Amino acid sequence: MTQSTPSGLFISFEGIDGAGKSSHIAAVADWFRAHGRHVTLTREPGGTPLAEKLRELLLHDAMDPLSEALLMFAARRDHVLQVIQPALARGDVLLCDRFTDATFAYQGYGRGFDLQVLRQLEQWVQQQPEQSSQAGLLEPELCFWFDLPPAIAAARLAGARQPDKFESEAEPFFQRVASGYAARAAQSPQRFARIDASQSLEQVREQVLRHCEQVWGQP
Ligand SMILES: Nc1ncnc2c1ncn2[C@@H]1O[C@H](COP(=O)(O)OP(=O)(O)O)[C@@H](O)[C@H]1O
Ligand SMILES: Cc1cn([C@H]2C[C@H](O)[C@@H](COP(=O)(O)OP(=O)(O)O)O2)c(=O)[nH]c1=O
Repeated sequence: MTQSTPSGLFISFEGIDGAGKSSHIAAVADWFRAHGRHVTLTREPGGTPLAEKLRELLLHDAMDPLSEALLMFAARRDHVLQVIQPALARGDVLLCDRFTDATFAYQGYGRGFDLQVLRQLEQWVQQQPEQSSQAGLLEPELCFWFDLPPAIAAARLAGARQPDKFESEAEPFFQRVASGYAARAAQSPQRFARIDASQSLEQVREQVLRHCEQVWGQP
């Protein structure tokens, strides 16, 4: 069950590396601020001092798939408790650069790690007490999914920045990650807004802001 506080709004941004999501989060933040909302901007892995330390390990150190999945969820647990739940309780719009859909796409589909184990970890980390007003699984109400063929993403990233551990993976890995996002979107179509990220920066921004207007623009 998707759950948020009555007024807090949890939105995530996803896609393969180089799809362009980071280029548009600030525009969404500005849109919500212009509509009178307080915005918390954060990211995964990361978002707290502890989770940022784990991010450094995750993005640069080789490790087996189980260690990678456990560290992702350890970072997420701290982030949920220290940042996400408090922001939603305040009624903020919480914009998160990646969340658990990335774990299913990268560790599950990309690495081939057991999806059932990921679902179990997701329950442990994101389940909210039944007796609380936010009972159910904490997850984004909406995920902006920047969908782009891996070959185009690789061309955009070439020379743009020093690749980390994930960005150094070859194209077949990103094909699997992309298929993971497509599968997640097919399973929960109401939670995903697919953005055609192959268009120009300006056209992609228009798609994203049009979606904001359609969903949250009405008084
Ligand atoms: N629509 C686009 N067209 C062309 N280049 C883009 C577009 N969107 C982003 N880029 C460029 O591609 C690179 C990756 O974008 P970025 O937003 O960092 O992706 P992500 O956060 O999804 O990894 C950057 O150099 C960015 O300027
Ligand atoms: C949140 C998350 C990220 N990742 C990976 C995807 C990205 O390659 C990397 C960091 O994400 P991101 O912050 O999007 O990288 P950048 O800012 O360099 O574009 O972590 C996972 O593999 N699993 C996860 O659960």
